[in-house]
Amino acid sequence: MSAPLVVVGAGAIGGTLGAHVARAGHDVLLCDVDAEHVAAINARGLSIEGPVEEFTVGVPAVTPDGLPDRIERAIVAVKSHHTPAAAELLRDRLAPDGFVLTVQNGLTADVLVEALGADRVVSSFINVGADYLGPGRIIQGNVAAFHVGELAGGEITPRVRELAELLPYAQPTGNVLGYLWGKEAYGAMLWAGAVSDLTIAESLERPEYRPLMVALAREVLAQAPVPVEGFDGFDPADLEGSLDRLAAFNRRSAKQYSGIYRDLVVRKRKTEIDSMLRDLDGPIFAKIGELVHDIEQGRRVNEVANLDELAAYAASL
Ligand SMILES: NC(=O)C1=CN([C@@H]2O[C@H](COP(=O)(O)OP(=O)(O)OC[C@H]3O[C@@H](n4cnc5c(N)ncnc54)[C@H](OP(=O)(O)O)[C@@H]3O)[C@@H](O)[C@H]2O)C=CC1
Ligand SMILES: CC(C)(CO)C(=O)C(=O)O
Repeated sequence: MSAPLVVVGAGAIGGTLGAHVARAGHDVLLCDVDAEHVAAINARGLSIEGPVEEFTVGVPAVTPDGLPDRIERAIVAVKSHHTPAAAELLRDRLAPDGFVLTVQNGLTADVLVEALGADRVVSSFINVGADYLGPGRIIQGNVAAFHVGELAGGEITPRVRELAELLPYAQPTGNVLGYLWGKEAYGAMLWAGAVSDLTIAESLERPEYRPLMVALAREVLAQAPVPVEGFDGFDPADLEGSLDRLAAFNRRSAKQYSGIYRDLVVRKRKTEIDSMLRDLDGPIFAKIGELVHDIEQGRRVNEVANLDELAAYAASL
């Protein structure tokens, strides 16, 4: 690869991927709006911490004004409400035959497709449980599924094969949307738990929340337009069993709380709930949206009572 792989959004997931690719000897350029994070990376390197492996790698980082005029390959790893801004940065810089890989949760690739063109967007599903710890420091929670594929599905194209070779843990897939819908169902369950103060594992394994979690996953899966894929203990055909397996999986991860919980409680900032509400229908999911908005706007705090309310609501349907 001649030009650097540009990572737009060098936080938890973009930083993890960028660090691994740079350590393997490839040319990487990290880009982030957080000037303190960028300065720390340039001064001391980017550190990956946690149980998987710990290393620090020297990798150049810039704020958006330092991006080169021409980009051939980029990873988009910003929160979904920042996708329009990331697309704007890439629109005039992406080479005509260049492309971006989104590693975002959810179904937000259409924002990139609209800005950059359908043939310039590749998608993926990733579940490595990363978290931003502070300037220049990221924790990688586990080694888990990472599937890269064309949005249209089907054939494994040369660029998908190239990305799967370049990126840590990545496998090519002809059904990336099937994985993303699986993650939507899993994610919805995590987000249900995030309105409480329980860890991911606790909210998934408590017997009193099992009917809620199964009903919620069913609500999401019923909307999937493609066959849904399983991963890391999640099996769309066995939701009850999935709860035990996913709880065990999350107990082993260094990331004990979901991204939405971390945004609500630790980082006290906007969550991705609105993009998810754009993509997902259904009464239980809509109720999660209400609860998350209440917490974002200070009308509630994260506590088990919210999860009890959600479970009672699901039982009343
Ligand atoms: N963390 C994880 O384990 C996983 C995350 N994902 C998904 O990946 C996406 C990113 O999540 P995550 O890495 O956790 O989030 P982070 O907030 O840790 O990282 C995103 C980074 O992008 C920066 N940023 C925001 N706007 C721009 C912009 N216009 N240009 C460049 N950088 C920008 C943010 O800065 P600032 O903080 O100042 O806004 C932040 O540093 C989300 O869609 C998430 O759902 C998917 C799978 C796993
Ligand atoms: C499931 C998990 C923890 C890691 O993939 C995630 O995506 C999140 O932060 O919500």
